Amino acid sequence: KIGRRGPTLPPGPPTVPLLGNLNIFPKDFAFFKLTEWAREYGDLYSLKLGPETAVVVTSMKAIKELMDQQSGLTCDRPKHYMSDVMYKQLYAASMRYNENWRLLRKSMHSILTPNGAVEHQPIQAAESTQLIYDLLHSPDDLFTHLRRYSTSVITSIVFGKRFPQYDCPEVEAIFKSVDASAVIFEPGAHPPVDQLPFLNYIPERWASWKRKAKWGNRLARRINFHLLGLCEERIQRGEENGCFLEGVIENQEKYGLTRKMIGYLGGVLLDGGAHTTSAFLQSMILCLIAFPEAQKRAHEELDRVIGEDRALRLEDFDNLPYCQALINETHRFRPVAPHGVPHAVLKEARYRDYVLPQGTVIFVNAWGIYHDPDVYEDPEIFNPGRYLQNEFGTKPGVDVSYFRNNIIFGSGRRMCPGMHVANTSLALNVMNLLWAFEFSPAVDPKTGKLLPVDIFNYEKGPFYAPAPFSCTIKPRSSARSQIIEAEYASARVVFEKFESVAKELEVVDETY
Ligand code: HEM
Repeated sequence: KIGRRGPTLPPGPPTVPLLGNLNIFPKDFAFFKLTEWAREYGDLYSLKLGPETAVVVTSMKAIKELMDQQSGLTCDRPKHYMSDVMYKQLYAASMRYNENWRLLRKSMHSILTPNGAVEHQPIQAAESTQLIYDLLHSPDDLFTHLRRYSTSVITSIVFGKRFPQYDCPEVEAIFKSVDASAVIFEPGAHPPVDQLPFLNYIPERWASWKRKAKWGNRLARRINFHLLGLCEERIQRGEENGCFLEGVIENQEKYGLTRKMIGYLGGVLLDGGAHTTSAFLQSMILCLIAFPEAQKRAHEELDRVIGEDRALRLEDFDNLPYCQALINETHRFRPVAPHGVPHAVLKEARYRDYVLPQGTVIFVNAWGIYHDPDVYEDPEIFNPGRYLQNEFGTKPGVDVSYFRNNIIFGSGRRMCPGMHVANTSLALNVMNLLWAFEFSPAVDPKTGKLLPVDIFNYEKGPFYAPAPFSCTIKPRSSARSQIIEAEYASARVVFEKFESVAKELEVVDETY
């Protein structure tokens, strides 16, 4: 019976004995195939992954009814052996729905709420200023600047420690840990130990994946507990800067967290926050180059509403509907998490005429929803203007009663806790980048011809991010360049509090 689809499950592709659909489940960019199947089997279909079952949700209606309204039943995560070893079962993003997860989630409250997120806006604004300052001075290093920005803004918010430069041992250690995490979560990078648990009986010397998970743990521990140590030392010196973990440490007893839990909490926020933000900004710039009309309209709006005599403030965002639409359209066109982060069914769930057994994995196929030609006019065209026609950017006549614009941040009890922090970062950067610069294709130095960007050249990995591309970045006027210089100089006051260093990376917290 293993691999066979039971009669109470939604339909899906034909299975083969034992493997079910494992043999046809794509290893890379799975959302393309999940979308193809959605067009054939509907907005709720099932896959058999060996003895396990997965369902794929590809409509706003099913998200609302199954993921949001039955969130108490669909809030678990699938088993993840590799992550459990790497993060000692304390990685909030892949943890099962248990007491430890609830404690961690509760402690994230100060980031989770819109009011809590406001506290972190000054450092976000200052870091965004550094991003445009860096681009002004070395426009060829776009990807380095975006990565520095997105890492530094999250380490500042979470650990109270910023990184003015990309080349330093700590940023290197962060990326080593993040790269290890990408390997751990990459589908197909190791044998399917969760689907075929007997593989775990293989001794470590023959099981390279077990060694890999432990290697990942060493890297994650090294950087996360180092950054936590810096934060603790700052508190001891009485030099608090209001970062997120200071609040958690001060309320450690109230939250019921151990030091080990706090270290991994910092780590999950860093992983969850840094790469998603940079992936989004990379995609947005790629789209602005590939679809110059969108860039032109954003420039027109910024010229009309802001002009070139002053810098932007977060409050300006409310008066910039096209910039808002640009963010929505980037989420739609190139979602950072195209099939979400898989959920799992906690206790048997019933939906429509189906029974989803406990442990069923759920993929929310954001790509399939956002690229559905029945819902969006020309879904393969990047057109922010669609969001000016109606709130959800849909074709006329589509029933939008089930829609919400933040499905890109997930659903139900697992909804992204960094959503408000992320929204601030995206708003600040969309405004700043477009106000300051014009983005266009790179020029071939030999032929002098423009080199078009490839909107499908994306990296494999847990988040959907473009492979590095070349482009030309020019400041839009000397008046703007002068304002950037002046803003950067005044941002120093904000930066200083996040730059104190007490110990070097080599003195990693040995007591852990
Ligand atoms: C563009 C930016 C971002 C996007 C698109 C994004 C997207 C997501 C998605 C889709 C999930 C899974 C939700 C679910 O399972 O239903 C998630 C979870 C998570 N995100 Fe984000 N995120 C972003 C920024 C951030 C930031 C800035 C932080 C931290 C400050 C963060 C921290 C987390 C954490 C800790 C989880 C795990 C939640 C849990 O399982 O309980 N994310 N995010």
